[in-house]
Amino acid sequence: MSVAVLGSGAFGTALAVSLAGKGPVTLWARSAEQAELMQTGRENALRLPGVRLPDSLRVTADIADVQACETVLLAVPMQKLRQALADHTEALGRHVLVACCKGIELKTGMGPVSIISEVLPDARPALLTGPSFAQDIARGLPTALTLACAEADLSAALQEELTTANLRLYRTTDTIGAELGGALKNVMAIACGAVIGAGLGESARAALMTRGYAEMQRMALALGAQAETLAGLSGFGDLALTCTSELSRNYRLGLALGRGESFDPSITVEGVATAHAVNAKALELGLDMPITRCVTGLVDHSLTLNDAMAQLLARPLKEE
Ligand SMILES: NC(=O)C1=CN([C@@H]2O[C@H](COP(=O)(O)OP(=O)(O)OC[C@H]3O[C@@H](n4cnc5c(N)ncnc54)[C@H](OP(=O)(O)O)[C@@H]3O)[C@@H](O)[C@H]2O)C=CC1
Ligand SMILES: O=C(CO)COP(=O)(O)O
Repeated sequence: MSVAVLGSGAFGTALAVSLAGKGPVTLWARSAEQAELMQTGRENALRLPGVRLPDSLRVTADIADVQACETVLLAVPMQKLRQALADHTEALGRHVLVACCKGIELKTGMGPVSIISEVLPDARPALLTGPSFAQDIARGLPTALTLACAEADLSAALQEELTTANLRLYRTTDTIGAELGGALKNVMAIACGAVIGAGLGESARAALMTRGYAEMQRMALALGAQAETLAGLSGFGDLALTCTSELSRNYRLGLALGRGESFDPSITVEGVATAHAVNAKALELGLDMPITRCVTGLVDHSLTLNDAMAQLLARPLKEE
């Protein structure tokens, strides 16, 4: 099968670099000028500087080059996915589409797999998610990810196709669990960054990660996910990475909030919109998600960190 990556940000470029070790890969950028710069300069200086693009990786801005491939990885931010699909219904309509974004759509509460199914009903959707920084993948460092696809046969085929020398893929048919793990860990990473930024300590972070995981499970199980998926790479694995590393943009936003510093709004931080989307869904379902609720207050500056901690600590005592 032939592979294209739509979206030439940090993650799309890193995945394309890794896949190019196995054979030809097409990387699509929406800007013709950026595509030309990358194709001739053999570097994505804007989003992933310092990584040489292998010769087997071809950068293009021509969507026909994507259409010519059977499998397309969608590496755009979550809130941009619907538009990216709608812009290319003709080119992508019947393809195997592997979403690589982590989040929940703000205006609908939907995850990437459901959005693909809604916008392009004849496409075959899947999701690639799990603990992985673009910089690590692009440098060839060992990484393990979850490939989620409701079609068991396609899931196994994609697992083979997208496994590379440094990317080891596990598969599942539980797309809901994989979507929610990847989305919610970003919300928890903002919370953890905030407590560390404010100097509230490692113990507070461990408490947030653990109770945050309980929230992730609460919502995922209510929506039909399997507990094992949350315990795997796409849930626990990504929570552990993102809540503890300054390579994470969600964690860094939290750090800035905790320190009272500003944060560059042009940086992709999926947890902000997702916190609001998940909070709305929790209200709709009657689920108790206090950390998520506090994060929505922190990111829209309607709640101070001190007030958030006071609210969390003052909650009624209960069984774990
Ligand atoms: N970076 C990482 O380490 C990881 C990221 N991810 C996930 O990958 C997704 C993308 O993140 P990342 O690559 O880091 O983000 P970046 O901010 O690095 O890049 C986003 C890319 O999306 C492109 N884009 C935005 N809107 C559209 C659109 N409508 N059509 C086509 N392309 C579009 C941008 O193009 P332009 O330059 O023209 O604006 C840009 O190339 C996120 O959901 C993230 O959670 C997952 C794991 C690791
Ligand atoms: O998803 C990621 C790691 O698995 C990347 O995290 P950030 O989007 O917070 O940078």
